[in-house]
Amino acid sequence: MTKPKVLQLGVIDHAHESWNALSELADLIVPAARSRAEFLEECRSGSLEGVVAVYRTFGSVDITGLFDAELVAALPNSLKFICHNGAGYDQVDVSACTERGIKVSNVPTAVDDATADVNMFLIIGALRGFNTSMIALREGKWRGHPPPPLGHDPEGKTLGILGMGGIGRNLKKKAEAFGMKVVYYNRNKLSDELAGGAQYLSFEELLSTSDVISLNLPLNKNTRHIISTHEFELMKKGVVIVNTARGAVIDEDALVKALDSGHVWSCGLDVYEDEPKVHPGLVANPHVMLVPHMGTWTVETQTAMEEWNIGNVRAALEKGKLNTVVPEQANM
Ligand SMILES: O=CC(=O)O
Repeated sequence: MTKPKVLQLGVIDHAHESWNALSELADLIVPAARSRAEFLEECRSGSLEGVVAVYRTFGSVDITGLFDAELVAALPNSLKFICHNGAGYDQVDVSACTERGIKVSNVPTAVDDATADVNMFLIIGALRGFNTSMIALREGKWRGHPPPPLGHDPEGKTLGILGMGGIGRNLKKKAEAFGMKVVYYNRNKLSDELAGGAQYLSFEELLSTSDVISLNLPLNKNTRHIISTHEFELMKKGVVIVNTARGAVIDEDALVKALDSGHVWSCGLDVYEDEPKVHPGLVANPHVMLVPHMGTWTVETQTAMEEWNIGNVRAALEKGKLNTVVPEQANM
């Protein structure tokens, strides 16, 4: 009997044993293509027929481009599962997949600690204004001339979390250890148990009462530029903005203007609208904390994510279903 095929898009760095063990169930193949045009051609040529599941990484977009409607339409007829190694799956057009009967999974939970850690690092760094003097020190100017303004303590500040999923809830616990009061806004109010005492506010109430606002929501058509000029106007003067979700949930031009006017005191960003490009207004601003998308950049978390994603491929092969199908397809 011919084995099904699994197509690997992107690199597996850690979970080699688990990956290789899949070869008992399927032929593990990689594409010949080195560009999107070549990948589309390879799909259309029929040479990938027999592939039932794709294992893909965030970085594989450099070869295939986005899994948008054009690419999804070209995928082999045999394909039933796309397993994305990441929490955020905005690179994949889930509606186009649903229309073709392709199920999509992501990797929640395994990312929570490491991402919330970076989130906390950015909150502290932006509140304390560490970046200016870290640059000055390396230029031989100690704290800088003049020294930077005094920073602010997290203790007693209100942290507004937009998006109270796994990362948001993990951040809540960490922020509370720093003495912050946590409020949140989410599409749906959480059960008391999940909210853990965090107060649920409307979107506008959260914007107008928080000292620090953290974006922890997925990027989709409803959340693109959810924070723009109007939303900055609703915020307190001196607010700090932190984003470890996806760059495009904030209108970066509007953020730069709000920083330049002083309405936003500082920000801490791990993600950008047009990665790896960073808005020149952010690069030029020595007060802001900028990290190049390293939320999950640890050995432990990368390993756990790979294992989780391989678990989804295995479930697809063995049971014909995914362990962590994306919420949009929960009833598919
Ligand atoms: O950005 C990281 C992820 O989506 O897991």
